Amino acid sequence: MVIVLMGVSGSGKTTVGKQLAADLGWKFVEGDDYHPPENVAKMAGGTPLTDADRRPWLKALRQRIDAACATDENIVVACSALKHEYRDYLERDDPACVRYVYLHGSEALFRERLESRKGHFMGANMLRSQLEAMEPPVGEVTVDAAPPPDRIAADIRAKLGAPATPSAPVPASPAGSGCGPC
Ligand SMILES: Nc1ncnc2c1ncn2[C@@H]1O[C@H](COP(=O)(O)OP(=O)(O)OP(=O)(O)O)[C@@H](O)[C@H]1O
Ligand SMILES: O=C(O)[C@H](O)[C@@H](O)[C@H](O)[C@H](O)CO
Repeated sequence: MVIVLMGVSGSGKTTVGKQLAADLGWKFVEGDDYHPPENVAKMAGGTPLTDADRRPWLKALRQRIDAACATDENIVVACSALKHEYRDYLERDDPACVRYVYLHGSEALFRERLESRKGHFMGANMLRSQLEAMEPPVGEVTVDAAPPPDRIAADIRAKLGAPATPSAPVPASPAGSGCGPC
């Protein structure tokens, strides 16, 4: 299964994604690592990406998602996935394998976070363009991005019905049923 934590810059995708992945015992995948260097340079220079800029990034991320789905790997992905068409594209090969979780919050909160974040290429000057591009998902899990990361991760687990602990025992099947954990 693939959980994609989505939202604008500063919503906490990386912070909450790492916490959620640790809680679940899943691998965390940082979507920013899939940007070509020219995209990072553009964002660092204060220019928002275009749809065309995002195409190679989304293609690379989709390949990572497809690989996880094909091998039953459980991963948490941090990816802004701002537009409906990006989300459709990312899950197209196996929609049942992918769940989106939207980190929702106020512009003031995200701005404050970005202004105090150190050592990241994305500045607070990009937040407005992110909010303008954002097309909120319909029918996907939405969580409040304001509480501490561990509380948000717990909220996500509760809303997705995901296992509470990484080592939750698989129920034993009656001897001879031949059914394993089903
Ligand atoms: N729930 C939270 N409570 C307090 N601080 C948070 C929370 N979530 C994130 N932060 C802080 O806000 C800043 C932005 O968080 P983070 O980098 O995780 O956001 P992001 O959505 O991944 O941003 P980007 O898209 O720019 O990579 C970081 O400095 C982080 O420590
Ligand atoms: O689609 C986009 O505009 C970009 O992917 C951004 O969302 C950044 O990757 C991220 O927010 C910075 O860390």
